[in-house]
Amino acid sequence: MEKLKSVIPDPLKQIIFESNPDDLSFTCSSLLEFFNHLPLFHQMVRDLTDPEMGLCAKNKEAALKDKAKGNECFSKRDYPNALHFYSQALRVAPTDAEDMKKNLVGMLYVNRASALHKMGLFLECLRDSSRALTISPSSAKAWFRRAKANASLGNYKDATEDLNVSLKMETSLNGKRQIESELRMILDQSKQISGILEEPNDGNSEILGDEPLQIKLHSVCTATKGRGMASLSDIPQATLIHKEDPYAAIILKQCRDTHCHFCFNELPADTVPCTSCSVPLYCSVQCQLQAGGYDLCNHLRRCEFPENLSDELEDYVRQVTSVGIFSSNNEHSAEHRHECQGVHWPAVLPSDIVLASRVMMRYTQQQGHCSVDFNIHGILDLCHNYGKLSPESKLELHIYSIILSYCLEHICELKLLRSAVIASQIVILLSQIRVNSMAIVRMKIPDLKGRLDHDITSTVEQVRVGQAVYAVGSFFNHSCQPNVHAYFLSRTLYVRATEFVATGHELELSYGPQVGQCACKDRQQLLKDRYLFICQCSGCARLNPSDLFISAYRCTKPNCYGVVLDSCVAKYEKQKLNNSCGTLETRRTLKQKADMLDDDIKKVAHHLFRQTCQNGQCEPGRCWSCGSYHDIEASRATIVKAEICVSRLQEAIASNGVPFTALLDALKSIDILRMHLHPYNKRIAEVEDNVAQAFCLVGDLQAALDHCRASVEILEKLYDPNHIVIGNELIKLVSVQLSMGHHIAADDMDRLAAIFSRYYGSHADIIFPHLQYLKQRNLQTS
Ligand SMILES: C[S@@+](CC[C@H](N)C(=O)[O-])C[C@H]1O[C@@H](n2cnc3c(N)ncnc32)[C@H](O)[C@@H]1O
Repeated sequence: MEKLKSVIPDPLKQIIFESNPDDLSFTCSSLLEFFNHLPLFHQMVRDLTDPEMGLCAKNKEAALKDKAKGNECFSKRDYPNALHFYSQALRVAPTDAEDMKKNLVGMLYVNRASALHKMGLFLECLRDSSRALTISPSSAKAWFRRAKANASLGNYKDATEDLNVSLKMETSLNGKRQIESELRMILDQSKQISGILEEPNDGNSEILGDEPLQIKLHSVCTATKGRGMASLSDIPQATLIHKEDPYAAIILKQCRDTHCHFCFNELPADTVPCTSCSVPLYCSVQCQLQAGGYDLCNHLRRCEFPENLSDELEDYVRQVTSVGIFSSNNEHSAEHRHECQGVHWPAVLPSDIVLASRVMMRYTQQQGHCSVDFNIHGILDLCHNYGKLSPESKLELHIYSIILSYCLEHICELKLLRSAVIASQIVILLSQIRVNSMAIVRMKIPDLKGRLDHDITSTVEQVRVGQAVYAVGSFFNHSCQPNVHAYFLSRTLYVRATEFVATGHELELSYGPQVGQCACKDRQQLLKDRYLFICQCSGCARLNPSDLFISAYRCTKPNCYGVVLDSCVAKYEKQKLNNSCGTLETRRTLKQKADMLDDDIKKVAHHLFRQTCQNGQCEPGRCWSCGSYHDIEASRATIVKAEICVSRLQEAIASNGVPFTALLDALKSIDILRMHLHPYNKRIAEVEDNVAQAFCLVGDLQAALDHCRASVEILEKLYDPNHIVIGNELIKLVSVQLSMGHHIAADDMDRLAAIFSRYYGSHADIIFPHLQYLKQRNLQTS
């Protein structure tokens, strides 16, 4: 990309830098013309599209090498590495390759099943054995391995059936003896215990019992944010208001080896690779098929079905070898298939560019042909903000659009894809993706089970795993004080009202930053950089206490809760104060607002809301309440020194070993921060949180609890007390208390559950399974 950029002549760059949507056909045709005569460009396209150069194709030799390494590890009882090499071999093994006259993929599944069994991963072993059988239904070894897995899971009936089929398939006398002995053992065991068991899971069984959608939404035109979503009726808190599958989605590069490329859930040990190339990994055959896998099914139709079975065993074999295999969902089948030719471009180009190709391929698939006259505005009726892109971004989108049209041409076999019209439409599509695509996130939660006494104050984190375009979900505007919450199960978007919303009121979610999370100026900057707009939400337009506290210094006068702001923050907040006093809100409504706040905040807010805009006390460095002067520069210098000790503590926490001196220094730092910063400044909460985590690691749970509480008390001033951030903090607090053997009052547990159901409704237990676990632990301590 940089090389290409550097050879584009400056005058051409300049017209692209200054272009607006109406200029795109001219700018794209100029760049296309330039690239057409540029050998470097053609070389680059060749590298990206030539299967001979691609490293993503299947490769039998590489698979055999990995299989041999796997076998070697297995014979040395190094099962984790055997698992690794078998998985690697499966990723690159062509589905029709043979080794010793047997299907290589089938053999690899059996071998991996053996390693999984040795590692005690019985369900995974069962699934791999079943996969081997869909390919080679006559494999005695695969039936035997399946029997072992079923027996380990306590599923003796199936284990017996598996062994009966295995016995029929086995040709050697020794093998038959081994199966018979296993059969006797299992019959013995099954007499002693009868049980049930887990079925192989080749689907997303996680999403059960979905709630019905009863709310009708409609699109509205807003004064400052373009189109938005509103409701046609009153919406009670916690109501599910929208559910949608993506138009197109893609996994992020950093998650390629850790998360399923279709449903984005974490990968199990028995990953299922793509049948045609070596890039995607899936958590199940179901996901593989939905993303566009097909070869395995074709193969299955060709392969031999075992003969000489009783009617009963034949039914059983049919049942096992067809588990979920054929239920492909055509709606998604174009998603990966067009990229699946072992060529480089889908693996190398940035995710949002490949996502654009998925949007285009889905559209052409819907049209029933690979068309040159497609109208991208017709694909997605979304805003693009092209005119607001930075000059550099405009140039990048131009270059990528032309590269992508060349790459897609190899799939569509249509030279006309290289037209300036198509390139300009791709530029708009890429801008639409930048503005409208959503990050699919997963919660990363510390595993509390069995380790409540260790690292229980780790933060619940949201990890970005994918990027997707939702045709309707994109109409929700952003607010830094949202009234709806978006989350994902598999790749489905769910939107839920987090508060009562009256008929006709706009429904807004947060694109990222929220009041309480960072200062207004930082939220505005982030939204401008990432989504190209100046936020006009009520949280940014009006004064709110959280924005004053979050980065404020404390007043030098004892017992004064007034805020002291630096010049940067003061400029923003004064502007809001002016707006509020002048036009939008009268002082009377501000006063009413102050009356509704909690007692501590009132101390600041009452005084604040009595201020007039002309009041000189809102100057930087002056307390907004009493006007006392605070030397912010001197405070900053002291805080920088204190932060050095905090960084040391964080490093110690990351390495899981916290020296006592590091803890003592950090405690002194908290005192310094408290001396200089406003009592509700977010930095104090963050450091209290770090210290709580450190105390957990050294085993002083009482101190951990105290610091955890100190952190929560501050966050409760910055966020709504029922905000999900407070819920996440309460989880930590409750976990520490439970590990100390304390019983948690029912009210606290109820508060926790109420917050989670407000944001996740009936899905709360799926997203936070340990909520149930904490409740159970609490019952045990009572
Ligand atoms: C995902 S779209 C939302 C739908 C969009 N309003 C439309 O008309 O298609 C995001 C765009 O909506 C506008 N927008 C959303 N929230 C906004 C806000 N809080 N302030 C200003 N503009 C906003 C911006 O132009 C932003 O790039």
